[in-house]
Amino acid sequence: MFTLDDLAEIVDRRADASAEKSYTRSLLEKGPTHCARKFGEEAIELTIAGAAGGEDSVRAEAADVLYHLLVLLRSRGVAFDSVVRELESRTRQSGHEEKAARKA
Ligand SMILES: N=c1c2ncn([C@@H]3O[C@H](COP(=O)(O)OP(=O)(O)OP(=O)(O)O)[C@@H](O)[C@H]3O)c2ncn1[C@@H]1O[C@H](COP(=O)(O)O)[C@@H](O)[C@H]1O
Repeated sequence: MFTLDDLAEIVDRRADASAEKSYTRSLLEKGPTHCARKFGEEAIELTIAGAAGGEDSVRAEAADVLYHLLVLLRSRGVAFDSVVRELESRTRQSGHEEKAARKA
């Protein structure tokens, strides 16, 4: 089964390709600010689809968001693995418990 780990590996590999051949490389060459802006645009498109779009558009926009998230992480040198580990550490308590602990 294809996973986000597989896509993160593709993004890592394409970082070394030429910008003419690779859209990923062309984004990375423009730097973190550009990658962050692209991620934000895709997030807004998903927000709109999520609120009022059909199932197909939610699926397509979610895929764009995940791809652009991986490119943004790569542009900032943040390993996708480390984000997964951060999520794993949060499985020890529920979101409600975490929020209550912050307020205490
Ligand atoms: N999953 C994706 C993926 N999802 C979305 N996109 C691109 O993200 C862009 C988002 O849509 P926009 O309408 O904002 O695009 P745009 O206006 O053409 O973008 P800009 O010119 O503004 O940058 C589109 O160009 C999509 O093709 C992706 N591009 C690449 N991948 C994966 O990355 C791999 C490597 O791609 P290359 O780096 O191009 O070889 C591919 O084989 C795919 O697996």
